[in-house]
Amino acid sequence: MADTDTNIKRSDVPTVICDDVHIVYRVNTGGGGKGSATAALSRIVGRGKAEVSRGVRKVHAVRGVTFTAYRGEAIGLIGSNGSGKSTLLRAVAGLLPTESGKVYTDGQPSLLGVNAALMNDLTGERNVILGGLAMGMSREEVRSRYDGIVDFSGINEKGDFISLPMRTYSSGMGARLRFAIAAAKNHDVLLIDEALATGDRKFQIRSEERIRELRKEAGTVFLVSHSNKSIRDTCDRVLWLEKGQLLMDGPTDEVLRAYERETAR
Ligand SMILES: Nc1ncnc2c1ncn2[C@@H]1O[C@H](COP(=O)(O)OP(=O)(O)OP(=O)(O)O)[C@@H](O)[C@H]1O
Repeated sequence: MADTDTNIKRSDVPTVICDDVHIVYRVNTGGGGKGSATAALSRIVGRGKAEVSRGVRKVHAVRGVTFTAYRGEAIGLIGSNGSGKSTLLRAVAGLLPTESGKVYTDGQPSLLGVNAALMNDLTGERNVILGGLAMGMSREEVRSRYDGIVDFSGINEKGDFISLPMRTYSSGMGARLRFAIAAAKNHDVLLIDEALATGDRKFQIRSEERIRELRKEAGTVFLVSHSNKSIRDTCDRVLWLEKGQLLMDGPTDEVLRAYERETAR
């Protein structure tokens, strides 16, 4: 369906620039002082001495990634488990500092992850209102978009679930509501992490349609997904990460073909 996207023109206005971005996690391994069991073990096996003696392990998750995203683009992020996709997305959202290199963004990117913070003890209804306010909508905007959000989420298709606490929702229902709230607003840069994977096929089609609309409204959308189909249906450009490095950056078909050749081995 990439063809349907050709009428969405990408502009020449950059929205996200990553310039040689490195991201390193520091994990406290619990060991600490020289006398700790971890440090002793490390001395015995002779590995990671400098790191573990301080009780800290470094994980270099993103290694020198450089790209520019433009307004009107939908960009898929692909790669095997642990290749750095979510980490890169969180850095673009401003939630993780870079070790070196820079992330420049135009406007405030919004990260829509499957773990986006809605409150489980509150009803779906309250979460729509609070989520809308948290995204910067006015009370009036939330009120006028409320029905649209609930309809889009499909939460009430099988009964009055929106008035029940979110903890009673299935994981797919929760993900649908999160997507519906986030998609109610036009974002300069919308970052989606696997959110589509948990909805059923009908909801996926609806959300893919909304992603295309968001692009027309001049935003930039990033989508992390293990579903090559979702990426094909929504993105016109793909970044392929492996071991934290950008292996390929190009048109969806070209990159997915190379990726599928590699993963079929
Ligand atoms: N909070 C964290 N602390 C330490 N290391 C982390 C943390 N989050 C991720 N990592 C490590 O960073 C690397 C990249 O992880 P990331 O979650 O970005 O990969 P991913 O490509 O999104 O994987 P997946 O497809 O499995 O979701 C992995 O080696 C992972 O173990």
